[in-house]
Amino acid sequence: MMIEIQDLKKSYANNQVLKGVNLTIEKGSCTALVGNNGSGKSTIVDIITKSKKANSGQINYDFDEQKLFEHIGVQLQNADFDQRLKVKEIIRLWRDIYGEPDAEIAQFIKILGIDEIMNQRSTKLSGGQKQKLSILLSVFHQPELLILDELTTGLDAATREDVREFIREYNNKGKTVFIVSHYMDEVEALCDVVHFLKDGVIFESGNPKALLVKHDVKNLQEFVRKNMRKAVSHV
Ligand SMILES: Nc1ncnc2c1ncn2[C@@H]1O[C@H](COP(=O)(O)OP(=O)(O)OP(=O)(O)O)[C@@H](O)[C@H]1O
Repeated sequence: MMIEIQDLKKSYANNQVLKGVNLTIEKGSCTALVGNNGSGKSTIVDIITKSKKANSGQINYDFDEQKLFEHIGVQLQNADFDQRLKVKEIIRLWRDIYGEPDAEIAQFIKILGIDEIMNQRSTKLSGGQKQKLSILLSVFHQPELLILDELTTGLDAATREDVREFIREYNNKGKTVFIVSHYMDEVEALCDVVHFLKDGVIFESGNPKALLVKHDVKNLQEFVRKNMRKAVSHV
């Protein structure tokens, strides 16, 4: 087990977002977290990476927590970079910290088209370009656990496929991947476990294919449509 989350609770003022979340990320797995907007997915990521504190509950890590960022890489939704730096300077910083990237990462820089934006300031990047840079930086040091919050949101269709392929290969090398995603085709294509967050708890978990059989649905999108839409009362 890479990470085990037990009975996690978190409130913002009087808004209780997490009401007792239990979730495990198995070593070597690709695990997905799915939930509606505002359900608390990024909050869970922030608590795992210790940028937010839970009100109660426990997280067990299968590595030395004091060296968290040696073991994990995180791509955050809406990451901001230092305004003064050009892309090549940000990458140079990462090289200084982590050393020369290996051939696969060098290849990934090309796949993402980052070699074409090296001279741009990070503030001048488009949303998709920022997203690509943030994915690259999260994986640069080849962490055991890669956490990706909305991996392919904002990417063009061709790049989305390339990024998914890279993540699949990364996972196939035995690395653990945890993704937050709104794309059920992505979850089905990449992940062996999916957790569904609703009303502050994980209300269903399992292997995507097994869940289709269990719930008698064609695909996860149908499962989401049937189980995760808010009831709207028509007056
Ligand atoms: N710093 C904060 N202060 C107050 N409320 C917050 C804060 N951060 C998040 N929230 C609230 O907590 C809830 C969960 O937010 P979170 O960002 O974790 O959701 P999410 O599932 O990642 O959403 P999305 O799919 O839209 O990215 C939302 O109602 C949000 O408004």
